[in-house]
Amino acid sequence: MITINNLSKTFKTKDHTVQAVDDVSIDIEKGDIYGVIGYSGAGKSTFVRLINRLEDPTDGEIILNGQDMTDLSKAQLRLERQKIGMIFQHFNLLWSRTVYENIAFPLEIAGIPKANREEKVLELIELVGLKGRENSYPSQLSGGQKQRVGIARSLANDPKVLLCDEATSALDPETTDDILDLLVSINEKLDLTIILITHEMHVIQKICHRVAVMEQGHVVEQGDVLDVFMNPQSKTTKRFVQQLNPQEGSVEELKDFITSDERSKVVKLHFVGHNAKRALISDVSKQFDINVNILQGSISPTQEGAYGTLYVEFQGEPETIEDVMNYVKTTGVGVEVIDHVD
Ligand SMILES: Nc1ncnc2c1ncn2[C@@H]1O[C@H](COP(=O)(O)OP(=O)(O)OP(=O)(O)O)[C@@H](O)[C@H]1O
Repeated sequence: MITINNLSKTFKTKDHTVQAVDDVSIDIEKGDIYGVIGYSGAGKSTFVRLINRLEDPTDGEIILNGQDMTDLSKAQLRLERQKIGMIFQHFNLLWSRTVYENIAFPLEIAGIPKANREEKVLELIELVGLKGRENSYPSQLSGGQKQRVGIARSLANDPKVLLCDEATSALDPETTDDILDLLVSINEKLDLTIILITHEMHVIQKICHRVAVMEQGHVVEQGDVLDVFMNPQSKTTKRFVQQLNPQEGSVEELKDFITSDERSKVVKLHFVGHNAKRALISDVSKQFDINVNILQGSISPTQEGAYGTLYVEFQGEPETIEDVMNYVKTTGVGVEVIDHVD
């Protein structure tokens, strides 16, 4: 649905040049919730602003439903932009207008007659859970409620795509989760494609189907959320994945819990999706003549199923441990031998 080819943006100021987005190529399917994560300065905001042409690219293509967004006249761009909604970290509401009037505003701009706006505005107010607050002003609302107005306003012209620029970064954790739940519900109800940028792995974990990791303008890794969580390649991705399991310290920290038995082996097991429900440890203990020492573990739910890791020490004869490892692999649970514990 959205194909981004070799997209680049260079900012030139008087004394320096910044390559904010550098040769980014991404495919986003209809109905996807696609997350772009990166640290501050990675180029995320610039990337998302290029998609609806709030910034002009220096190079590359953005094909939205077959239409190249980089090849439009001003009038065509105005029309195409209506198919792309956007929400912002600081909501960008009109402070002198009520909730109702904020949501009606894009319909006014699109030239929809007043009489025809009401049904749409009320429907959106209901959709985002703000019934009863129609006549409130933004200053009378909580952060979460303000973002609900932002979401309703972004949906007024029935966009096909919603861009979210750090939409939950100004909210507390509980309100963040409520807004993320709302995004999932509108993604499902309206079959809306959502592209969100964030620096929080929790946001990716909770709602995204696919993810790209940005660093210094580049996409360093992209793919299905579970694949990326399971097998992070770049240093930056590994740091982000570790945010999900903060208690999962360095392997060094596990050494105090390991027996001094030379024949034992420490392994990290990766459980994904329905495998996370498997009673693997008791299964292995019953079937093989080994002891299992559990060192550390955690589990995180994602949009695509659960993702968990478990560090264990297998104690027993080397051949038996080898048999156990082979058995674990046949169950679809990932096994990684940790070599350097001491
Ligand atoms: N209008 C601009 N003029 C000059 N440089 C810019 C401009 N906008 C962004 N940049 C630079 O481009 C780089 C990427 O910035 P961008 O805001 O896209 O990153 P980000 O990942 O969204 O970070 P943050 O979350 O801190 O906003 C930064 O080095 C920034 O200073």
